[in-house]
Amino acid sequence: MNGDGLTVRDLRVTFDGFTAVDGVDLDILPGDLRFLIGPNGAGKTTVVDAVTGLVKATGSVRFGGEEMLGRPVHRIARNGIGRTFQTATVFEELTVLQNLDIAAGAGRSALTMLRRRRDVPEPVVRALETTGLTGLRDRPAGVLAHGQKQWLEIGMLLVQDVRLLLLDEPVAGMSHDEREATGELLRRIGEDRTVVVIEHDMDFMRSFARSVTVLHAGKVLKQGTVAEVQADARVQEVYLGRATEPEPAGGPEPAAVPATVAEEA
Ligand SMILES: Nc1ncnc2c1ncn2[C@@H]1O[C@H](COP(=O)(O)OP(=O)(O)OP(=O)(O)O)[C@@H](O)[C@H]1O
Repeated sequence: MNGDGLTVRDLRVTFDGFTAVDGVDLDILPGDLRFLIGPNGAGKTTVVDAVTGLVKATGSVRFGGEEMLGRPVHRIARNGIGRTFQTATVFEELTVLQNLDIAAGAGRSALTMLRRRRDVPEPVVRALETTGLTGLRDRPAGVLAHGQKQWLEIGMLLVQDVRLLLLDEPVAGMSHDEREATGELLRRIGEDRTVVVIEHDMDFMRSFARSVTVLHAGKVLKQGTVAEVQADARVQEVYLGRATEPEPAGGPEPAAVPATVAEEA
């Protein structure tokens, strides 16, 4: 296993007296591809917000042997933790290459980065190859397909040498082919980095997760392999309980977890 692991202990986040994250423990081994699943409002995004310093939290978040909690956002990022949001945040007017260059370009002048470059830095070349965007490097990011924008955003983390990637619903709104390509991309990235994926898409989770954490009402309900999580009675209950609730766009089939368990039983 490569990369750095993430160890979270007794993580708690409250918003005006409401406890959104209620004593979460996570052990994510180096090189893991961990899926964080759970019903709407379970606290998934808030856990990632706490790990990346966007919300105040108590407890402990250790990465690469160091405590992250209490550090400002930019220092956590400098320690090799990067994230994407549900909506891709690329510079639409700039080319793919310029987006990657800017992400990689701490210390270089804006003019240098915006100039069409003959010698593309090695990390940018690697990120273009890894994300499959080499052929699109001179296109404005704004014309990319939805999936390609997500891949560019992941590429922007790769050029920053992020060792822990936290991805918030990376395949939401993607076509079937884009989902498959994204799963393969996560596998490639996971060869030398640790990846955590928040996801509602249960088919995607089943295909690509190495391990799974199920959150419910701010707590860890179950942690284990896909098979272990699917076989857990409490997990089935939580998903059956939401079978009548509306799903977000691109979300899973209601009761997707128990349906599979039933097939296997
Ligand atoms: N800034 C905030 N202020 C107040 N409450 C918040 C804030 N952010 C999140 N919450 C609440 O905390 C709970 C957990 O939200 P969170 O977004 O982490 O859930 P989630 O599991 O990511 O849900 P989803 O799958 O819908 O994105 C929800 O009840 C939400 O309304």
